[in-house]
Formats: sequence, C-alpha cells, structure tokens
Amino acid sequence: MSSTTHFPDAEGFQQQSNNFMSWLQATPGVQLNPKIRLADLRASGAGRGVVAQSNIAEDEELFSIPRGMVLAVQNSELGSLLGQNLEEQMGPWLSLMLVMLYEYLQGEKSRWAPYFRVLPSRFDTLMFWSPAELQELQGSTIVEKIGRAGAEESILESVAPVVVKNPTLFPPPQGLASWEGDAGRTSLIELCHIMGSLIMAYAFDIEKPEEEGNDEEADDESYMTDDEDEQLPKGMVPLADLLNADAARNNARLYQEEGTLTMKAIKPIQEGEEIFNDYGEIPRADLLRRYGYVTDNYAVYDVVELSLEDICQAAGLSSASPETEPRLELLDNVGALEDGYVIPRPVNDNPSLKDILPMELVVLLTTLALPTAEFNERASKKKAPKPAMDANAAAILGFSPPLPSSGDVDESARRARMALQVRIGEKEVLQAVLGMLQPASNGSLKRSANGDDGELRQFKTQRI
Ligand SMILES: C[S@@+](CC[C@H](N)C(=O)[O-])C[C@H]1O[C@@H](n2cnc3c(N)ncnc32)[C@H](O)[C@@H]1O
Repeated sequence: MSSTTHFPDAEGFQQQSNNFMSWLQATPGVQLNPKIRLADLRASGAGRGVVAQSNIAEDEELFSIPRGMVLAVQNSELGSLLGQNLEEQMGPWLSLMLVMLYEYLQGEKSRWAPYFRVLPSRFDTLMFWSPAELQELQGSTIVEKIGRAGAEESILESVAPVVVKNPTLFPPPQGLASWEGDAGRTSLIELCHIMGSLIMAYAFDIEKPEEEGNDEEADDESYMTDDEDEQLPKGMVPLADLLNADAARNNARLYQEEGTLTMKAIKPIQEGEEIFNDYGEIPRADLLRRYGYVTDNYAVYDVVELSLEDICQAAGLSSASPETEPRLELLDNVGALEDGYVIPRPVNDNPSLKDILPMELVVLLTTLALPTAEFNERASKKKAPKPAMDANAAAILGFSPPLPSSGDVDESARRARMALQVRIGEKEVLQAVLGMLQPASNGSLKRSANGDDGELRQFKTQRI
C-alpha cells in the first residue's frame, strides 16, 4: 500500500510527478508515448501508477529509457571517485545501496534528483513492521524471512566503513553532525533501509545487452542473499518502476534491448485503464514482505510453508536436529531433509495430495510415522522409506498452527488487515490439504514418532 504518508513531499505530490515527467522528456534518448500519464492513485492506496489516457494496441511501445539513465552502479561516478570496482567487491545489493546513498546525499547535484523526489521514503514492507504488528503474522514462516538483523550486520560491515571514511562524498544529512556515534549509526542504518527497500520493491535485474529472457524484477530474500555471485546487477529504471502490479491484470512488460529498456503493452489497453507490470507469481506473504501490499488477485499463489521444526513438534519429537533424532539423521544422510516444505494452494477442481504435497515432505512424514521396528530396519539399510501417506503420516500434518493474537489493531489497522489476508490465505491452503487428508486419517490417532508401536492400529496405506 502506498498512501500519502509514504512520500517525502506529499503536499507537492502532483508537482513532483510533473517535474519527473518533464525531466524524463528532456533527457536525450527517452521516448514517452503520449497515451500514458503518471497518475495519483493514493486514494486507492497505490501511490503513483501509470494509466492509459487513450486506447493502446497490443505490442505498442509505452516508453523507452536509455540504459545510461538507469540508476545503477556502472552509471554513477562513485566507483571511480573511490577507485573501486564496487559491484565486484560488494555484490549487487550492497553496491547499489551505496551508490543510491551517494546519489541521494548529493541532493540537487545528482542527475537523479527529480527521480528521488518521486520515490517513497516510508514502506509497509515487513522490514518496517513492529514486533506487535508482526505478531499478526504469527504462524506464517514469512516472519523468519525478513532478515532485518542480517541486513543491518551487512550494512555495518560493508557500507558504513566507506561512508564514515568519506564524509565529503557522503555528507551527513541536515541536523546530523557526523556519521560517527550512535546518532550517526542509527541515521545511516535508517537511510540504508530506505535504499534497500527501494531496491527490493523497485529495482530490476539488469541483463547485459546481449542476454535475453530474464526481465523480471529483482528476486531475493531479505536485501541480500548468500549466492550473490550468481545474481545479475540491479538497477533502478525510472518510470518502469512506477508501474504497479496486480497478478492476473498485468498488461505490460519491460524488454531489455541493446541500448534501451522498453516497456511495451502485451495486451490491448483501454483508455482509463491502469498499466500493470508483472511482479511474478508471488504468494501474498512474500508480496507483503517485498512490496508491502496485498490484493485478492494474488490469493491463487498463496502457499503454506511448514518448517521442519513445526513438523517435528507435531510428530512429538523433542528436537528438529538430525544430530539427536535418528529419523532425521537417516533422511539427512540420504539428502532428503529440508528446513521447510512449501505446499501450494490447490488450483484445479479435483485436487489430489499427489499434486500438491512435495515428495520430500511425504518422505519426512512417512519416516516420522514408521513403527519403530520398521524404522530400525530401514535405518540399518541406510534407506529412506518409500513415500506413503498412511493415516499416521496424515495425522502429523493435521496439527493446527498457533492461533494469532488479536494485537493492537487500532494503531496499524492497515498492516493488521494485510496480515489477516495473508493468514487467511495460508489457512485456506492448510484447510484444503487437511480436507484431502481426511480419507487417510479417518479414525487414526496422532502418535509420537518415538511412540510405542504396540498402541498403534494399522491403517490402509494410501500411496500418493
Ligand atoms: C514498483 S513500485 C510501483 C510504484 C509505486 N506505486 C509508487 O508510487 O512509487 C512498487 C510499490 O507500489 C505499490 N503497489 C504496487 N502495486 C500495487 C497494487 N496493486 N496495489 C497497491 N499498491 C501497489 C507497493 O507499495 C509496492 O511496493
């Protein structure tokens, strides 16, 4: 959601939009189709967006931005001022964060000044939710993916030393004497979070001109991931990133061409319609984490993610560690143990467990549900059991996730409402799975993986 409070100059909102469009128009190489306009969509909680002001044909170009205008590491003078190959040294996320920080702190001297003025400085992404607000997402594994502490560690390790050492390149903002000390540190982390959030919700992966195929927005967990080596450079593409997205309603796409990045209509667009880019098939929990909004149109992509810990707890194990749990050790040794298991929302009318349960999850449940004698036999052969969803395996999955607390809804009603949509979506997926499990679990008793086999009744095994 992008409401008035998210933008630094809410009063001059329209003026900033006009200045931004004039800046684009005046930049050599930019092409703007007169059929589009930058609209104020704050009334519907969508900030700025691009709208058609007359009918647009399929394949028609909407705008084209020269590659040199992308706010990216290679287009900023910072690297040569520091005498460093920033991208190589810091990876795509942190190097762009540093460059954005530099350009932002240059104020009017930056060539991207009119662009910064239309970008938000506050976000509803999960990085900015208070612990009380995050309580509203209790039960969803999305909370574990936010990664605030890890991001701050990386900022302090890689970005802060460069900034502190070069105060003329990174002048502290008004009211702050220096980057050193607690106040300086807090202020720097806050600014880095703004830049990191902009990268997460606005940046594109920028292909080298000769590469083709990947034109989706940057796709990562938290701000940074471990496999930075494999990541493409990221860049902020003015105007392309002011398109909103709404799952099935997307009608435009960015094409990365040799000298330019071109947004084209992929469907006919009627006068007055909003122009939507495609952010991908994202479950609402991830949409909230990365983009800070949710709409019902993304419900079809909802998943429920069960952590290994939750499953082990439901199965009555006292830990989720292969070091102390022989059943997990067996799976770990054969490479069949995961930290979490993602179950998608059933999409067709007659879904079966086979369609939606990941095989690794079924193997885990089967292993946890094996009678002790059978397990010992398997363990001695160092072989995982064949996946089979019997009543006991199904019963493990039948646990209820913890119920969310109601929390302080008045203070952040918007966030609480979005969290509710995410939770309901995940619950619906879980309920659909439980419904499908009924035939397997009728009359069964949930048992501990370490339980006494003598108390168990055998049920017909349902292979999936
Ligand atoms: C790439 S930007 C799009 C431009 C943005 N609306 C702005 O005013 O700067 C992505 C952000 O736009 C907002 N957004 C995108 N699609 C939306 C939608 N369908 N409904 C509400 N907000 C949306 C979210 O805040 C998201 O983080």
